[in-house]
Amino acid sequence: MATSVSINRLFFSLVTAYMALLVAGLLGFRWYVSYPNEIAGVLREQQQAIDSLNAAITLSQQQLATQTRDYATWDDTWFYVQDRNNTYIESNFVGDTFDSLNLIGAMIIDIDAHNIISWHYDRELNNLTLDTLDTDTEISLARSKQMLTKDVAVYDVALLNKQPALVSVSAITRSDGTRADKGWLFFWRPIDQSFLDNLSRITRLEIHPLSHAQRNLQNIVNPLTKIKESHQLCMHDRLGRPEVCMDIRFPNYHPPEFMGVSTWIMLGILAVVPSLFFWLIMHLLIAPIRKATLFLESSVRTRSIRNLEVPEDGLQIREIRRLLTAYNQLASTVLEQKSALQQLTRTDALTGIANRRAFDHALERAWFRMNRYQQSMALMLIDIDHFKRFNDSAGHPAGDEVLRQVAEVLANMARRTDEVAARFGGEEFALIVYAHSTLEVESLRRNLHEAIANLAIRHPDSPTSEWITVSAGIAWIRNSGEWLNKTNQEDWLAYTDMALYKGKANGRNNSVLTVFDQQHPLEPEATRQNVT
Ligand SMILES: Nc1nc2c(ncn2[C@@H]2O[C@H](COP(=O)(O)OP(=O)(O)OP(=O)(O)O)[C@@H](O)[C@H]2O)c(=O)[nH]1
Repeated sequence: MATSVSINRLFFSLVTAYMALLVAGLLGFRWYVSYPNEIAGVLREQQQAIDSLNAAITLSQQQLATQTRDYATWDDTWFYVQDRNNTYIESNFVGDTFDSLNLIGAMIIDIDAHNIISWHYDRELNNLTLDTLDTDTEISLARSKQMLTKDVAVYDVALLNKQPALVSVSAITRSDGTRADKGWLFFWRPIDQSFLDNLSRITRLEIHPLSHAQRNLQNIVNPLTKIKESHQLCMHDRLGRPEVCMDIRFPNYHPPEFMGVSTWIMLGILAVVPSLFFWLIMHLLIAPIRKATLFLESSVRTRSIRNLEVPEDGLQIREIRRLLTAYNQLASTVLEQKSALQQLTRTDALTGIANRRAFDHALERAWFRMNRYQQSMALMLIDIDHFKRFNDSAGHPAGDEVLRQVAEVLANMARRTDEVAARFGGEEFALIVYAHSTLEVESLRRNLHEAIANLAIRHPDSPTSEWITVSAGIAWIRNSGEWLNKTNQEDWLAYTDMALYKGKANGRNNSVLTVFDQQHPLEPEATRQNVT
């Protein structure tokens, strides 16, 4: 069995399903593709920053190592260790040297690791002192001995006088490498605020030193596995102990939001666009169809054919407009056909005037109108005299022509829209006309006979006249009113017929007028008696 669904409901369901799919698709895409991509992008940026930070630290260490190696392979240094000539020390290891190399400490040891000379430089006070290495430094020194090698400068992170520093050590040898190692040269570069500021400038990261107490934070995991607002990075010594730790922050850190503004905007668009689409379809398609359907249903109920309203302005669906217009054209055609059919069913085919059926309706309407507006009206029945004889003598076609001409005469007498001339049957006609006065009704009667006479149709076999004549019965109701309440149009017709009968009886070619008014009312009883 076929099931029907309203277009409204169908469309609503489709739009809802579409929206649900789109929202699910958007959230799925966000969850599986775009959001992980955004996270990966931020992670990549953070990783690059951390990489450049590590590179900058390594660069500082390599730079210090290079400087250490430059001094350690300087012949003057080699000769100093061999001869212990202090002139070299006094002229080269001065405050300016420490300033330009950005050092806070230096040390020379012999090949047996005995301290030959060491310096400590206080840069703020511009104070260079000899033999000031403290216990920590000695410890770090001892540790650093483990990394002594013959051919490269190596570096480490160590505390010098409790201050964190990069330390680099290189073997003291001749510049051409021809002579054996004489000892080892150590340089310390401070890891201080200016060092961190320099790293910040290079990497554009915010870097803050961490105290020992803060070093319980999780150290940076490299490569990064998840984005964080800040990381902790420690510089370790050769034994793997964190000597210097710093807190690293990413300026303008904005972690991607799963449901950010753009996602909400997308969702909003996804919700608004189909709603707008739904509204447009409702407004342009469904509403006109529904309106037309209601109109047609009401037409079916009232059994009337009317034109649908086709809007002139505004945006419309062309197909709907064509449908409405086509329906209206069809309705017009049906109405025309209906009117033609009505015309046919009400018209006498021979004479073209109203037929008996139309007359009956007209009489009913005239009775009603007359009573409602208290008018005066005359009902006439007209019969052609000796028409049988005419037919028999002149022929049936000639008889038809007579009927047509008499009908035309009567039609000319019924000029007003609510006056009617009709063929009552055979050679008998009826006329319903207004007549407001005796004069007027008399004039009607006279005009009828004159007009028929004016036709001047010869009757070849009439015993009463050589011309076609008519007899008529007239029932004139003067000033209708309540006095008519007990009667109806049938009584009116019966009295008219009676008058016609009298007219015939009077020898034909004459008409009998009966006047009804308040003083001489229609009597239903009398009508029946007289008619029978
Ligand atoms: N030609 C023609 N004759 C018709 C038509 N309808 C009826 N008639 C004729 O009209 C005649 C009516 O005759 P009757 O009813 O006897 O009346 P009459 O001859 O007119 O005599 P009175 O009315 O008494 O004067 C009949 O001969 C019908 O055949 C029609 O459509 N065409």
